[in-house]
Amino acid sequence: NSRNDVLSQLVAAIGSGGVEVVDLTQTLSEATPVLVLPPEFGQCAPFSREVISRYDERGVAWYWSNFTVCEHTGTHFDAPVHWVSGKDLPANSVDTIAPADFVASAVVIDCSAEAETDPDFLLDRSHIEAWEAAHGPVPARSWVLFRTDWSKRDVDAYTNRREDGAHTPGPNAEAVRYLIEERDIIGFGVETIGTDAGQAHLLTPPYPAHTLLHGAGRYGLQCLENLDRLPATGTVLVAAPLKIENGSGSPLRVLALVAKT
Ligand SMILES: O=C(O)C(=O)c1ccccc1S
Ligand SMILES: [Mn+2]
Repeated sequence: NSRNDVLSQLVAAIGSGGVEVVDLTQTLSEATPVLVLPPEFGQCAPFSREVISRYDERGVAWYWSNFTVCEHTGTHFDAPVHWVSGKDLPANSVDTIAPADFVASAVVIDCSAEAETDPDFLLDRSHIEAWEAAHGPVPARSWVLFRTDWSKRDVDAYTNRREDGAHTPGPNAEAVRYLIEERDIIGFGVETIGTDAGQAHLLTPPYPAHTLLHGAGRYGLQCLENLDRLPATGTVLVAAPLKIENGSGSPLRVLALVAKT
């Protein structure tokens, strides 16, 4: 019998093109740029791999590799335990987060014009309120995806590192507090390396996105791309990290389901 339940309708719509599946994930390779912290701190490992065999004497009919990667390399998920502010919260690691949180609605706030003229642009509460005047309130338990078109840049302009660190956009504390306290978002997603701005160590509190989001049990997504292919509202985001025991995050595939009206 042809089931007509909501999931059957979803699968049928994906098959017919009525729902587009947009890949928001950077290809993960040895070339993937990673966060660089000041030299006194431990560093994020880039992706690296060693081919075990490729249909050869090491394995005649199979191709596989060992790879090494940081939990925070490339397009990845930040769990609350990643930051000291979230270290004692329940269900705060990638293996303990409620699975329902891995499928949620998402909105896109486009600040690509502002970021184009100022690499240190900070999203403020006023920008969110202007967006809400046009699109309605940010829905509770949704992801807020911060579009800057940073993913369209070549690698040097993407990392935009200078001697005093990276110069990349992000949210200020007031914006993050508003999204958590007034709109109860599930998380904040960005195209840049880091949900925080490159100069966020100078903000109050330092690294406000990490500090406040994870301190409130919310999540981060970083190094996204293709946000320009999403509508301002109505996207369903599928973002399920690897189930690493007590993991702070993980590289993952991020998919956006978009209804084609
Ligand atoms: O979560 C991350 O990947 C990230 O951006 C980060 C990680 C560790 C320290 C500072 C930052 S800013
Ligand atoms: Mn991270």
